[in-house]
Amino acid sequence: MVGLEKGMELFWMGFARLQAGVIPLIHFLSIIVEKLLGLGLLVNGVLLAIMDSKTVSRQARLAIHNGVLILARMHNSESWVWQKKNEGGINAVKMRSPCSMCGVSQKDRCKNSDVRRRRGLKEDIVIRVETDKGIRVSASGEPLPSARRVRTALLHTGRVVDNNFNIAALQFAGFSAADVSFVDGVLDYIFSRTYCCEPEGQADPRCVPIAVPDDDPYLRVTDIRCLNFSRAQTFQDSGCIPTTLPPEQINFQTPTLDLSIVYGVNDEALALVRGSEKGLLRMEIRNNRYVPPGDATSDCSQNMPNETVCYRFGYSSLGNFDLRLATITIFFAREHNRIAKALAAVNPCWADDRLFGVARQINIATFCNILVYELLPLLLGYENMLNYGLISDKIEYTTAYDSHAEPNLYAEFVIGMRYFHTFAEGRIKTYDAHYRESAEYSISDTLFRTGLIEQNHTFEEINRGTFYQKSGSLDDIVDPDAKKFYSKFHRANDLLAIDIQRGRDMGVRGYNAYRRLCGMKYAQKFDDFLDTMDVEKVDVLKKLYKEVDDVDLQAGITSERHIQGGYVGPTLFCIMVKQLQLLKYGDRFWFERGDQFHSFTLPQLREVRGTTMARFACDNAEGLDRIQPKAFLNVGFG
Ligand code: HEM
Repeated sequence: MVGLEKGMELFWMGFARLQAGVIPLIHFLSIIVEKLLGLGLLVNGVLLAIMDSKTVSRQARLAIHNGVLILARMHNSESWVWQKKNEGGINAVKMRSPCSMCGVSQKDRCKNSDVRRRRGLKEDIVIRVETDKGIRVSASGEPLPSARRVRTALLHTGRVVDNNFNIAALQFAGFSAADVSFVDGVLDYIFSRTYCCEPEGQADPRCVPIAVPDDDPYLRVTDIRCLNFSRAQTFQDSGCIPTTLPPEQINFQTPTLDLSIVYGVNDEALALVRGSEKGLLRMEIRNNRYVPPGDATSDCSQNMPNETVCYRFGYSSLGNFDLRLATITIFFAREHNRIAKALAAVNPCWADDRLFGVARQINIATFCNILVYELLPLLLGYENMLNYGLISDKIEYTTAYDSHAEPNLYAEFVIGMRYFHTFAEGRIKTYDAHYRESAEYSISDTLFRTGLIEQNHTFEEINRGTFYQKSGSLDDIVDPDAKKFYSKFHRANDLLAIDIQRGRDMGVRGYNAYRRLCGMKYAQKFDDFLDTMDVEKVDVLKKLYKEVDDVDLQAGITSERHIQGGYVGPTLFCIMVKQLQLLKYGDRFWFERGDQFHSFTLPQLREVRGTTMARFACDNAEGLDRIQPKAFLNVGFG
């Protein structure tokens, strides 16, 4: 890289951080001096991601699983190459010990067990929780504090609605995250490994239940001392990869923003939803509504007897997860057909395949545009996104593309994005045509129950709520109904504790390691966290963890102050930027690319850039006859 480019890159990188209030001026200048003199490796920034992605490709591989699905391996940030050699620090792969799968005896595995006695039910049963079954442990080798203790100390249960964002914002964020990430086996502890708190769970290497401390602020008055939890499935578990290699989780989703919940991840899935002519997806009219076939019955396990519909999507088991994920997926299916019909009208000679392909291309471009140009600037800050090359303020083709970069997903992204669980609002409110509240459902009671949507006027009433009801606030308070998801299967559940435990399961490094990777100060003592956290949070972390390096990534992310102009802290911002850069610059089909056979012309790109959530909703959501132009924001004066 020539000096000027390097200097500019560093300038923008540092400028962006200054904007975000992430590093003090002196640190910014020291980075510039150090880098221009060539004394160190680059830290972060727009162009770096492209260099970095070459290393990324080393990691990215594909594998066939179950003979059907093409699965992507998860990235881990060990490929974030700018970490200096010999710098030591925490290595995720080492912590993700493969020993739970390579013949280590049960006795050895449980050597560091944190043994707790479950009170109440059967006094004589000793439950081992957080055993050393390969999940991340502390720097000293001891188990980390209970994920439940960390959660209750740092995040509180309650309802604080957000004055800016509505449900559409949180749901579109969730839809987009699900488009790229669905890790195999994450819900096993709900459906199949329900016994991890029972004695039989001790023999299952994937059982790593979460201890509930005796002084738990909420559960101490109960006899519940253990929350069921099991590890995600890895390639090693499924026998695809030798167990001598570090475990890597399996992502069922394609790691590109490509509406795979609508179209599926492979040809078999697509064949189930694609119509046979005019480039259309299969849709039906039921009760005057234009909807996908409702025959994916096995994916709606919570439907009531009178609720017979379960939507056939490209990825039905994901699209039917909750009511609004399903409605957004239906909107995109309708949008596909709307576009295909418009294309057919102006191109009467186009065959089915061409109509389908172009409609899909425009639909995906619309999705990406609404995500990166409308929603994310609200969440991350418009200027911040510009500075990191994620968006452009002109209608122009994106330049940098690394043909060696294989799009893939960072494990840290999958973990870090769970901060958005605090965005969740656990009540689903519905509104009649006069915007009077007509009903309220609990999100935890309506998961995998999308048969409810077509009952009476529920579809219309949910849609009004999507754009009218306020979301939860992105903070350290989590909605009780979202937290206790699937409570009917377990006596207690805690989504945010699970998020922390999942980080340990997936072997992501501690928060401090990511501070360094993201160009912040590598903390030597807890008070060094004060540059990104308030003193109250640092005090809590001091009490929870022995060493600064022990602090879980998720614990750090939820403790950080938001960056200027955004609603996430600097570490999650950094992780999201890294991932979004890879999704954009590693995707040959990215809608802003101009040098491909299939690229949009600039006038076409201008049209795509003009798409908005408001227009999209008016075209595809029933029950709306007006909408605020900034459809992710709450209705307000002006
Ligand atoms: C609306 C209420 C929501 C509920 C009930 C919910 C529930 C869940 C559950 C049960 C998991 C799996 C947990 C595990 O075992 O590891 C999960 C994972 C996840 N959630 Fe949510 N979620 C919600 C909203 C959101 C939103 C708004 C986002 C936005 C980004 C989001 C992002 C994620 C991500 C990235 C994962 C990891 C997925 C994976 O493992 O591949 N969720 N969520």
